[in-house]
Amino acid sequence: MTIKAILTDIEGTTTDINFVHKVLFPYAYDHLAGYLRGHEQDEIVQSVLEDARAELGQPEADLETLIRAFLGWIEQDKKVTALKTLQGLIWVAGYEQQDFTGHLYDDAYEYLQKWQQQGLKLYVFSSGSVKAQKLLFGYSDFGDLTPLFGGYYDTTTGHKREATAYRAIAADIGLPAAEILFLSDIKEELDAAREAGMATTLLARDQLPAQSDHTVVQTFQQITLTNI
Ligand SMILES: CSCCC(=O)C(=O)COP(=O)(O)O
Ligand SMILES: [Mg+2]
Repeated sequence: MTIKAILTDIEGTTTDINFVHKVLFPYAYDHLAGYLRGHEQDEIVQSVLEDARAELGQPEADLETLIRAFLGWIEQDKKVTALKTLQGLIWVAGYEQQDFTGHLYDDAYEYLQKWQQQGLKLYVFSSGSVKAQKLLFGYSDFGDLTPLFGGYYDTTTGHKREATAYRAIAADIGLPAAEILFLSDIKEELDAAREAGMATTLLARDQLPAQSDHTVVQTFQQITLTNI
């Protein structure tokens, strides 16, 4: 099967897990309460707060209750859409003030460019919001890489461990799922993509798994786009 598009995860795939867990998440944690208190009346924040109340099943929850809930979700790395949207809003200042740049492995940078030049279409699927994805690639270690990508998908399309998300993405991209290669460091995400008919490759950046029924590589350089 000829691969015509690549759909990539971010954390653990294009980007070091440590950047997400030791830079981005702590920044959001530290700035969350101040951000919410300062932006409570913003339309997007109102919508995030309503989504959080619905997630909690507490329609009357006040701001301080919601702040505690968001902080707890960060501590537990919960992929709650309201939290992910909020984190994207908070990270804007961090990127704009150059507190950090979006980490990208050298090989990811090199091969994403190469694949685009070869005519492949590139897409991102992350639990981080589309806004957060565009920030990470827009303010990356290698400059603005957003022109590399034809589209971005987050949990508003579906959850990464559910095949329906990958079916929806393939339909949106407009290619048969079998012509899309999904890259991730998480087996359950790859299982879901495969169930939807996509080709899959597991990125094992630090340690090779004892066994895997997905193709396993350590860097983008080792990824093959034929005979998958
Ligand atoms: C888009 S940068 C922040 C990543 C993030 O918030 C996250 O939860 C990581 O999720 P991924 O699906 O990329 O593993
Ligand atoms: Mg990942």
